[in-house]
Amino acid sequence: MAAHEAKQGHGKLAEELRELIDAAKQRRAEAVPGRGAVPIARPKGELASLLHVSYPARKLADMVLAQEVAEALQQVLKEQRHQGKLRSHGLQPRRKLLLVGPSGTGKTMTAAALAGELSIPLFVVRLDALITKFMGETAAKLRQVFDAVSETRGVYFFDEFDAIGSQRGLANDVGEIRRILNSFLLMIEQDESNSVIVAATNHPDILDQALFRRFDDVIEYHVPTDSEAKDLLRNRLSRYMAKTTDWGSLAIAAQGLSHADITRAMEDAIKESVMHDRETVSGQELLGLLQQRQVMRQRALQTNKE
Ligand SMILES: Nc1ncnc2c1ncn2[C@@H]1O[C@H](COP(=O)(O)OP(=O)(O)OP(=O)(O)O)[C@@H](O)[C@H]1O
Repeated sequence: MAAHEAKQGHGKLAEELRELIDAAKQRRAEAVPGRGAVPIARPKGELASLLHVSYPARKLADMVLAQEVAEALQQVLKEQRHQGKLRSHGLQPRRKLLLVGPSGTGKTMTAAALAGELSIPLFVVRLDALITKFMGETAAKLRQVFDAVSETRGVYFFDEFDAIGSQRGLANDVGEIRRILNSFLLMIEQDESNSVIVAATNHPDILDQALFRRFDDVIEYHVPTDSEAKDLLRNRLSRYMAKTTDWGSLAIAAQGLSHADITRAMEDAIKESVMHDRETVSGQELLGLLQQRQVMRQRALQTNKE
């Protein structure tokens, strides 16, 4: 009805109808006991090996994000929440995102938080199952994934996207990976579903240039600044540490570490306290754990260079 009214030029009525439908759907979803607004969807058959589904409760507020990143993600959520209105005016909400940046800076967590905020399932695409030695098979599997994208609304997350999107070939077979990339380009271009597609990579430099314009937004992640590291430390540890804690010095000790590295150091510090029946975390101990992470990071950098 809404589409019919929109075609007749009754934009306002179409918009109101869509909003009524969206509100009714929302109420029905919220009536599901237990998990709240998330409808249950489980991939079946071969799709089950290609997609891993979960129903994250995460929110963007759980994350420490650079301001530009937070603003870009809020904009995606805003457009998703008003998608009925936007579509009734012939506008597409933002829904194809490419996240780039170093490991452990929150790309996967973002996909989960978007799903949590929108109360829709998160489908992680298993690239290892998707990419096989046989090109025909890979294209058919990719087709299945994109069919699911249009059939079941969700956040579809392609991690380590450079495996598909790279100009260079997997197993040195440039021709084959090129064909997989071409199928992906075609499918993402044709996709007009209401799912959110999120691709992430640590290696944007090797992505094919043709890919960038297929996404509505390319969002860049970085290791935390001192002030972001301070927020990350405070968010998790303020209830375990003394009021006089010098968060600034701890943040300096964390310079260059990713959010994931800092989180692991904090978790280790909390574990130590729990195992020794202590209710607080010692600043000195945390400092030591952050330094250990720095050593591990240097080693990893060294190995990557060799
Ligand atoms: N921005 C962030 N704010 C708060 N915690 C974070 C953030 N980024 C990462 N973390 C912590 O680090 C963990 C790992 O991060 P995540 O898997 O999202 O990184 P990633 O960028 O996807 O890494 P990779 O590129 O290696 O897949 C998260 O589960 C969370 O505990």
